[in-house]
This record gives sequence, structure tokens and C-alpha cells, in this order.
Amino acid sequence: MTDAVIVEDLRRSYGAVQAVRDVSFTVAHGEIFALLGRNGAGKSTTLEILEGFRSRDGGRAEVLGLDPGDRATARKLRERIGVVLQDIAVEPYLTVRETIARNAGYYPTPRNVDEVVELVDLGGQARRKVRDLSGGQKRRLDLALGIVGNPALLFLDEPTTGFDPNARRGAWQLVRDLRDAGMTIVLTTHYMEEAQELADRVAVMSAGTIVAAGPTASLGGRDAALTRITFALPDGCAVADLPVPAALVDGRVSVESTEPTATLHQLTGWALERGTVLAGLTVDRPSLEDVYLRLTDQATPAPVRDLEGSSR
Ligand SMILES: Nc1ncnc2c1ncn2[C@@H]1O[C@H](COP(=O)(O)OP(=O)(O)OP(=O)(O)O)[C@@H](O)[C@H]1O
Repeated sequence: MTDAVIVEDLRRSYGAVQAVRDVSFTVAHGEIFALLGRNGAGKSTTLEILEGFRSRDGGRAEVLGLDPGDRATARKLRERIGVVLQDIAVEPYLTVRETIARNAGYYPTPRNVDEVVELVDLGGQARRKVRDLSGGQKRRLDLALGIVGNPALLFLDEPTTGFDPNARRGAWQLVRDLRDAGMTIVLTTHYMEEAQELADRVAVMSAGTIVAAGPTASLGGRDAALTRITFALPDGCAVADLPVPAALVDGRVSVESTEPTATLHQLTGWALERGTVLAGLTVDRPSLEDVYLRLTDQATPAPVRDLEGSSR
């Protein structure tokens, strides 16, 4: 089976701003794929092209075997995908249930409306008018509208912005359940914890291009990276007194190790022998956020084309 999403050398400019520059990636059926990147990196533009809401200047895009830029198959595509945008216009005077029921009517094989209300945890608000919902409840309604058509592929643009921590965890579980039931999910997020929790694979965009892509667990080689041990230098000790090579970073001892169990044993044994402690001891591998910050740190704004067409 071919991939659910195929993107090759995708390009899109707004006037002189090259928002998407030769972007390529694929999303397999049944996986959760996250597009990460700073504000203005080109994530929404990429998603909007795939959703059929925006034209492309060049490159290939295929979603569930259809070209999202082809008007002849636009309706077919619309029926098979679900979309949760950053800002969805809904009728404020309809109730939650009415809103979901109305959207269900747009699809050939929608989900059961009451089941969807429960899935997004809006059972208690089903008879409330949309205008009376809180920001987080409104976002959950957006999610309901994205899944009521029973799509094979769901696009989520920053799905949990404005959620409280409990609601966010609930939404994550829902997204995982949808994936486990066979749905393919493409999302953007600014929350690295969200990408870490949800995504099977991620791609990091910077200034319109993909700067890294791969399985979430190993992005940027973080699975093979050294473990870093840090602690406060005990009073009366110098870094040179420590039993392993170490450096002072921001006033704390930092030790990098390929064998953290043995290194910790050496360090804690040394401290106990001296009757001292390794205050504030931490043991860390680079997190997804560390890798993300490194990859996007030198990010420049989307390049502007000069009149000759070359980028700067
Ligand atoms: N309709 C538009 N007209 C002109 N420029 C646009 C338009 N939409 C986006 N841009 C520009 O294109 C670039 C990419 O924007 P895009 O919204 O795709 O980024 P993003 O990664 O989704 O950002 P965010 O995280 O803030 O949503 C930015 O420089 C933005 O200012």
C-alpha cells in the first residue's frame, strides 16, 4: 500500500516570501506524524496545501492517492479527510450537539453524533450554545468536527492549544485511540511533550525547509547521545578532584558518559567516601526539546526572493 501522504519538493511563496521550499516527506497509513517548527516556519502552509485549501507553486503532493490541488477530486478528498484548523468558524447560537450533527450531515458515512460528543468529553455541554463554551471546550468541539466524518486521515493544526493539563492528556488519549483504530494523523504542535507523547515520526521545519526528520525517539541522534550527569561541586573540592573527567557548565559540574551506571557508581562512591553529597544530582539524555531547540536555534525567517529569483 502506498503512503497516506506523499510530499516531494513542495514549494509555495507569498509574494517575495518563500514559505515552503522543496519540502519532502511521507506519512505511512496508520501513523501519527508531527510537523514541528517555530512560528512562521511553514507548517500551516504545508498542511493547508495537503488539505486542499491552498495552491502550491511546485512539487508533488498526494493525499490518500489524490492530488489535493485537483478540483475534480476535491469533494472526494474532503469526504475522506478531517481537518482541525487553528481557528474554525462555528455558529455561536447552535448547541454543541447541533453543531456536530450539522457537520455530520456533510459526510457520506459519519460517526454517531452522541458517540463523538462523548469521545471529546463534551457530554456535559451537549446542550450548551457554542458561544458559552470556554476556550478549551471550544477546541474540543473543533476536534469533534474533525472526526465526525469518520475520516481515514486527520489533520490537526495545534490541536491542544488552550487546553488545561487534564484536557490535554484526554485529547492525547483520544488521538492515540484514533490511530490505534487505523486513522492516519498529521499534526503540528509547539508542545514538544505533545510530539513526544503522540508522534511516531516527526519532521522539524525551519525557514520553509525540513532540517531534520525521523522517528521521534531517535531524532537528531538523541537515542545514541551521551548521558549527561550534573550536580553542584561539593564545597572544598575542585573539578580535578573528581574521579571522572568533568567540566563546569553554568556553575555546575557536568559529566558526559556512555556508561552512566558505572560513572554514577564512581561519582557516588567518591562522594560517600568523602562524607559529602552530590547536591542537585540530575541524569539526562537530550530530550526532544533539547534537539528541537538546537535544530531551530539558528533559524532564520522565511527567505525573501530578490528580483532575479535567487534566495538570500
Ligand atoms: N496568507 C499569507 N500571506 C502572506 N504571507 C503569509 C501568508 N500565510 C503565511 N505567510 C507567511 O509564510 C510564512 C510561513 O507561515 P506559516 O503560517 O505556514 O508558518 P507556521 O509554521 O504555520 O507558523 P505558526 O507556528 O505561527 O502557525 C511566514 O513567513 C508567514 O508570515
